[in-house]
Amino acid sequence: MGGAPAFVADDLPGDYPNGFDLKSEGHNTVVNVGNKTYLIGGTDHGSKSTIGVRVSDKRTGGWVTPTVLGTRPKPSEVISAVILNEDRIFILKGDSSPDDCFWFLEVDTPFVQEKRKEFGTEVVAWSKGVVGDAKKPIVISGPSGVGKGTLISALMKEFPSTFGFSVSHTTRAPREREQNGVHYHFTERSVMAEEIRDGKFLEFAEVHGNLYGTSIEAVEVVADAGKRCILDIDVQGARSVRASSLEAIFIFVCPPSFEELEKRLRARGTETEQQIQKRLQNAKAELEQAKSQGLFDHMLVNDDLETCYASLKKLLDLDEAVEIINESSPPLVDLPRDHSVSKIDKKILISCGTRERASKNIFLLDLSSLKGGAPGRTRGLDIYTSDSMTNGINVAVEGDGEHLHEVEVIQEYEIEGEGPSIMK
Ligand SMILES: Nc1ncnc2c1ncn2[C@@H]1O[C@H](COP(=O)(O)OP(=O)(O)OP(=O)(O)O)[C@@H](O)[C@H]1O
Ligand SMILES: Nc1nc2c(ncn2[C@@H]2O[C@H](COP(=O)(O)O)[C@@H](O)[C@H]2O)c(=O)[nH]1
Repeated sequence: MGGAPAFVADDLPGDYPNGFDLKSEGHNTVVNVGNKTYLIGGTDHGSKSTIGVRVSDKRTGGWVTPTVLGTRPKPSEVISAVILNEDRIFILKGDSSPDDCFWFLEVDTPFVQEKRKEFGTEVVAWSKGVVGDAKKPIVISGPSGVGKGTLISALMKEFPSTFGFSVSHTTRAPREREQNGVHYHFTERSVMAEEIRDGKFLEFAEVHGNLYGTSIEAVEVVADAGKRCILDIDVQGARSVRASSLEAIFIFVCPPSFEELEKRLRARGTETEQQIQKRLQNAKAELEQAKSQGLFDHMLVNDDLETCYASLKKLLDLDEAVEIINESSPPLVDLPRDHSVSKIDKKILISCGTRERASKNIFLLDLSSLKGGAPGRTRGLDIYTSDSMTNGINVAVEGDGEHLHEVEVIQEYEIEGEGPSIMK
């Protein structure tokens, strides 16, 4: 959907919301979306280290401080905003580092709608914008003792630059040699329950008498590192991830027999007899549930370890693969304080420099393939850069060849409306 860029307002009609001092809190942006006005800027009421948000509903008047979800951006003195699809506001922070300049404030996405119902308050959710896409995560499930951890370790050892492990949270006690933050985030039940309520988990489940869960951050940090995320989770967790917006490949690992599973669990020697019994009991249910139509994409039988590992690599297209370390990364933009923003469909044109100074750099941000969103990152931003000369576009692209063509296309766009607004 098209639409005009949001305006940068230093003049806010009506009363300023409580706790929002425009003079002392720097730059603010006012954005009208439907019946609501969002004032974005300054600092947050509770935490002075994050951007503040206030909302006013035209029908009821007055300003409220919404429940703010997701990871919040640090305050900025130069904020521009563009409304996207009436459900989120794209925020550009002009004085920030390249990995901190693009953000989305979700105001009416399905996630926000759901949380608004749940909390009964006004809700907004922040999501950091990331250039480029993440590789599809791999979910590996199977009964306790079948060999999931063994297979994952082998994969990570052979392809350390390709794969990253999603470090789960658990309330179970650490085993000997298990390290906090490496094998699990070992945590108290009350703390984890609170974080689940705050919406920080992609999935969680009660497994063998303890609480286990994958935090959104655990998956995002792996993608941030440019790696493919591997999740070792139970069948309930796999079902939750399947129902989430995360697109993944789902693999179920079966034992060759129930007797062999029991033998492996006992030989591992990490559980008491009572715990072994519980895990074996749960294994029966998991093997049954794994047959659910459409839950798993692949089934692997872990009889001989080497054969099973070879099959795993084959289905991940890694057989005979030598790890290629891809050091190319998407171009980064150093967004200066002086820039103007225009929106053309799902593309944002950013011109750097002032009206007075003809020399400009132009960036084109393509938002047509966005993926994910709050409470995780919003990935899939495509960025095309060019160095503009006085009489045309002199392309100096830091990306690949495809991008070069796209940058040249900028010249064909007609900017409608009042034209770019100059950020202060
Ligand atoms: N194919 C195999 N043949 C024989 N032993 C195996 C095989 N695969 C794994 N094992 C052994 O079985 C035991 C259980 O394996 P592992 O710890 O990897 O299971 P898991 O599925 O990750 O269990 P959990 O879900 O409890 O974490 C380990 O001692 C491991 O060395
Ligand atoms: N739903 C989730 N299940 C998880 C997660 N992390 C691990 N697990 C599963 O728990 C059992 C037991 O693990 P153990 O380390 O105590 O032996 C096993 O099936 C794991 O796959 C999680 O984050 N969510």
